[in-house]
Parts: sequence; structure tokens; C-alpha cells
Amino acid sequence: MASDKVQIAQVYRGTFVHSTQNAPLEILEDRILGVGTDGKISFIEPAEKTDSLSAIWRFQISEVQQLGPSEFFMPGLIDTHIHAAQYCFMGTALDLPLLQWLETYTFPEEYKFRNLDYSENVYTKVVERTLSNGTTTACYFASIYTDSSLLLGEIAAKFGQRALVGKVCMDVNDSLKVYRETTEQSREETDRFINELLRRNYPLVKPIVTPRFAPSCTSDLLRQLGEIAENNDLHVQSHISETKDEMSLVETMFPESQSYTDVYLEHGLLTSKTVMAHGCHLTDDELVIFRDTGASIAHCPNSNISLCSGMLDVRNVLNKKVKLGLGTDVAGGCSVSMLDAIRRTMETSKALKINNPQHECLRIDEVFRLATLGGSQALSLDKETGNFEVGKDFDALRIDPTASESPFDVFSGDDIEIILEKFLYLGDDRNIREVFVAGRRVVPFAEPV
Ligand SMILES: Nc1nc2[nH]cnc2c(=O)[nH]1
Ligand SMILES: [Zn+2]
Repeated sequence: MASDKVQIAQVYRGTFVHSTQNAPLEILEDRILGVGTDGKISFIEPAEKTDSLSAIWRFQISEVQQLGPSEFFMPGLIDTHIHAAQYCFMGTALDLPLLQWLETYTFPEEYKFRNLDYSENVYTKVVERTLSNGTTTACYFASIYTDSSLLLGEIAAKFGQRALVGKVCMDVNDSLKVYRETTEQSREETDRFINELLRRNYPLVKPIVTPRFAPSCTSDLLRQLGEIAENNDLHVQSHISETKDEMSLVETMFPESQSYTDVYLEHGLLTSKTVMAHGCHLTDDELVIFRDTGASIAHCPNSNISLCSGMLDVRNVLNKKVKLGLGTDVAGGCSVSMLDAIRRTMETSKALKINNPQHECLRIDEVFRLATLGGSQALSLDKETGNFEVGKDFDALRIDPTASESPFDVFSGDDIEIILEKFLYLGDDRNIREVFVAGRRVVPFAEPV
């Protein structure tokens, strides 16, 4: 029987909200959920079954933790695109378009990560800040430096965040020549990064092959990175079609390719484990290639607006059956919070409707799904995380809408759907009472020993 397999570590009773493939929002009231010592959800059932579940799974009824009357659990938020090495200047330097922004602010900042003490300080802060804002899974760009990037993996693992970590690869950079690698270095250091991170065997932290974007890489490097990804069955991340200037540059650098998407496709970098950031200006033909390869898009609305890059039509992407998650894209985006990514996704959709009344706006329940289950699918991590299905890891936020410092108010007529909507539009980390990743409570942070 099930009880022979795993012991129950925690049992919660209360309201759970999540998304499924069929329903963008499923509200499960008065449920009982058990988490095994393996960190996975063992059961989620109506609370009236508590007695029989306690007999089957051998937990004491007194161990059941009851949520407060307006509290609920939701799945952890999934940031499909964030630059950990840009956290330091987040909220500043948003006065230039992408290519000048990279040269003026971003490359000089990332160059500082050759220093491990500096890296440790910034990476600790970004992992703490994302976790306390409910990001249970983050797909990180680090910098070109291998040891510093390994440190990011180590810090995420120590704090218990699920993460894909990428050592950035770039062998083209004329603006800051010290912040680039030779083709050979980039391949060798990518190999070293991957081998070392895999050797450390962190259960929740894995490497991701990370060509910065086509304009930063020679064809030779892109091809070698494609081979590394294929030979090791690894995730891949990069940027695509974020701005028009960038697209013109790609056309000049890769004249043989039919499209920007083709550049990545031809170098073996578009797979079902690839996530490409932005894609604001992708054509429908390119979206077909995304769908056919199973590659996904990280929609980064804060950054798209902050750098005046463009507005992705998410409705069109979803209609084309392309996987899509949300990303903060710090520091092009000026917030680490995935709640902000949800709000900006709604806002961009409404701006598209202002421009075109035919546009079918996204609904808040759909965007809630994109920030949770959609993100897990975009990162091909949906077997592990994304919602409260039995067998997935318990990655969850305990939301307290009436926390003492809550930035919004709840009234007696507010049902759970209204309370969730208020939290998504108005809430913040003060409402996120606890954060769990694979069953481990990671917020509040453990006291240092
Ligand atoms: N937003 C953003 N776009 C990029 N394209 C290439 N590098 C970057 C980056 O660091 N941020
Ligand atoms: Zn980015």
C-alpha cells in the first residue's frame, strides 16, 4: 500500500489554489494535503477524508496544520528569465535602448563578477530577495566567469531554491574587450561549468547552456554550444527578437539564415528544453518553428517596456500553441517580483487592446497559470513542479492576505477568488508567510548556525 513507500513529513488543511492543463484556476477548498519525506505531494483530498488518510498514511490527526480562515496555498512562482549578475543595478539605468544599455551599463557591471567576494554578496542577495518574493524556481543568467557562476549554483542550493544556472557564453564584444572569451575558452569553460555543477549533484540546481544572444556569439561558438547541449541532454537559454535594432544586427551577422529563429535552429540550439527570452518581434512562421521544436518563450513585460523594446502578443503565442512562461529579466526589468511580471503581463495585453480593439485580452486566471504551471512547462520542469498534482514536489507559497503589514484589505464579502485576485494585483512579500521548495521550508530563512 502507499503507506509503505514514503513517510508523511507535513500535513496541511485549508484552501489550495492552482492551475491545471484544463483549468487556469482551480480552487480547492477545505482540502488536506500531505507532503512526504521525499518532498513530494503524497495526497490532496477533501478534508472529510482526514480519518481514513491518517490510517493509510500513518500520521497523527494532531499533526495536521490548519491554515487561517483567509489563508491559502498557491504553487511557487517560476521566473523563467532573470540575470542574477545584474541585480546590483536593478531599478537604475533604464534610459537607453537595449544595445546601448548593454554596452554602457550591463557589460561593465557583469565584468565585476570576476571577483568571487563581489559575486557572493550579490548572488546571496538576489537569491534571498527572489525567494522571499515567492520565486521557488529561477532560470538564471550569471556572467562569463565559471567559478562565480558555480557560486551562484551553490548559493541557490544552500537556500533551497530550484534553479537552472547558466554561465554566459560570448566570444564577440567589441565594446568591452576584457568582457569576452575566445571561442575555445567559452567552450572549455562551459564544459568545466557543466561537469562541475553536475558533479556536485545538487538535487534542485542544474546547468543550462547559455549563449548570451546571437550578436554576442560567432557561428562556431553557437554550433559548439548546440553540440554540448545535445550530447548532455541539457537545457538551453538565450534571447531572441527583443528589439528591431538587434534583429538588424543579426541579419548582418548571419546573412545565410532565413530568420533570427533559424540562426538558433541551424546551430542545434532550439529544442524542447530551450527557453528564449522576449520574442517580441517573432513572426508567425517563426512561432511555428518554436511549436514544432517544443522551444518556449520567456515573456518579460517589465523589461520590454522599461527598455522600450516592444510588446509581445502573448495571446497570439498561446493560440500558436507555443509554450510560454513569465520572466522578470532583471535588470532590464526593474522588479524581482513575479507578481510584478503578472501585473505587467496584464498591462501589456491591455495596451495591445488599446492599439487594436480586436485584441483578446488575457485574463488574470490565465496569467496566474503562466506564472506557475506555464513557467514549469516552459522550462520543461512540469514533471517536478508547477501545481499541486500528486507526485510533484511541494513547491508552494503560504499566502496570508490579512498579514499585519498587508498592503491591501480584505472585506467580509470577499470570496477566495476575489482574495486571490487582490493578492495578484496588490499583494507583496508581506503576504508571503512561508515558502516551500520540494517540501523544505525556505522562507522565513533558517537562522545561521
Ligand atoms: N534584456 C536583455 N537582453 C539581452 N540581450 C542580450 N543580453 C541581454 C541582457 O542582458 N538583457
Ligand atoms: Zn535577459
